[in-house]
Amino acid sequence: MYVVAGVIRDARGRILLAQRPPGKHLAGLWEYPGGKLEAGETPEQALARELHEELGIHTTAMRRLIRIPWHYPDKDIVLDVFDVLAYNGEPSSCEGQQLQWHALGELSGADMPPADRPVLAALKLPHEYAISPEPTNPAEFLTALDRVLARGVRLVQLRGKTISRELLRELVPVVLDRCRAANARLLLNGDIALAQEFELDGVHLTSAQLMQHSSRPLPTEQWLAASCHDEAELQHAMAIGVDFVTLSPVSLASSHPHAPVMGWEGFAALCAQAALPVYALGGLRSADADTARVHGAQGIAGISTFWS
Ligand SMILES: Nc1nc2c([nH]c(=O)n2[C@H]2C[C@H](O)[C@@H](COP(=O)(O)OP(=O)(O)OP(=O)(O)O)O2)c(=O)[nH]1
Ligand SMILES: [Mg+2]
Repeated sequence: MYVVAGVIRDARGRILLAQRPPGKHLAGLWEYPGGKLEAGETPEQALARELHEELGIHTTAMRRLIRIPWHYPDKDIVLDVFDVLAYNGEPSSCEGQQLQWHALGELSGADMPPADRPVLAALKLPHEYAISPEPTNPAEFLTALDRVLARGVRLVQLRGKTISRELLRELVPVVLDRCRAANARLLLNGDIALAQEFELDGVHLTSAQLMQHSSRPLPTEQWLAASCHDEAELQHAMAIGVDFVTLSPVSLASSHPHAPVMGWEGFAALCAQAALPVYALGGLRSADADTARVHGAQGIAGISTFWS
C-alpha cells in the first residue's frame, strides 16, 4: 500500500497533525495528513488531492522529505512524506478529524504511528553532516571547525580514533562549546562513555560496533547514528533503533581509496529499504547535495567535503 503524507507548517513554523478516526487502522494516533495513492496518480498529485479533500487547502509547492517502507503486523506500507512548502487556504477539518498544531521540538512521536518516528528524525536533522578528520593538531583543527560552523553546518561528528585518549578528553569540551555557540549538534565517534560524561548530543557507531549491539545502547533523548555499507548493516541499524545512518561509499573517497563504490543507483536501491534518514557518504562534494536528495538521501556527509 502506497501512502502519501504532507508536513504542513503555519506561519509560526508549527506542524499540523490529524487524529486517525476511530475504527480505522492505528485509530486515535496523530498522523501527517494524507492517504492512499489512487490508480494513475503520481505521489505529488495524490498528496495535493488528499490535502484538498481532508483540509480544504491547495498545495502549490512540495518537496520529498523521506520515504519510509514500514511493516505493520497486518499490512506493509510505503509512507512517502513531502514537505509542503507553500499552500493556499487555511487548513480546516473537512472530514470531522481532530487537528492540532505542534512545535517540532514538542513532538516525540509517542502518540504517532510508528512509521512516523523516522519522519520526525528527518525533520529535525539538517542536510549536511560534517565528519571530522583526526584532530592530530588541535589548534589547526579548531580553526577548521570554526570555518565549518561559520559555513552553516549544524551537525558534526568528532572522530579521534588515532589520537590519545588524554588529548581527546581535552578536546571534547572545547569542541562542544564551539558547537553549542553555533547551535550545532555534536556526536562523538564510537565512545559512548565519553559522550555521556560530557553530555554530547549523541554517538556515531562504526559499522563494527553497530553489529556488536543487539539493542539500542543510548536513551532516545540522544542521537544514535551508525556507519553502514550494505543491506545487512542497514537492517541491523533499524532493528536496534538507530536514529540515522551514513551509507558509503557512494563514490571514490580519498580516505578510503580501495573500497568498492556503490554509485548513486546502488545508493538509491539500499536507501529505498531504509526506514530512517540516510546521509550519502564517500567522495562527495557540496554540489552533490541535490543529487543525493533525488536518490533518497537526507543529505550528504563527508570529511574532505567540509573540511578542506
Ligand atoms: N495519512 C497517513 N497515514 C499514515 C501515516 N503513518 C502511517 O503509518 N500511516 C498509515 C496508516 C494507514 O495504514 C495508511 C493510510 O491509509 P488510510 O486508509 O488512512 O488512507 P486514507 O486517508 O486514504 O483513508 P481512506 O479515506 O482511503 O479510508 O498509512 C501518516 O503519517 N499519515
Ligand atoms: Mg487520510
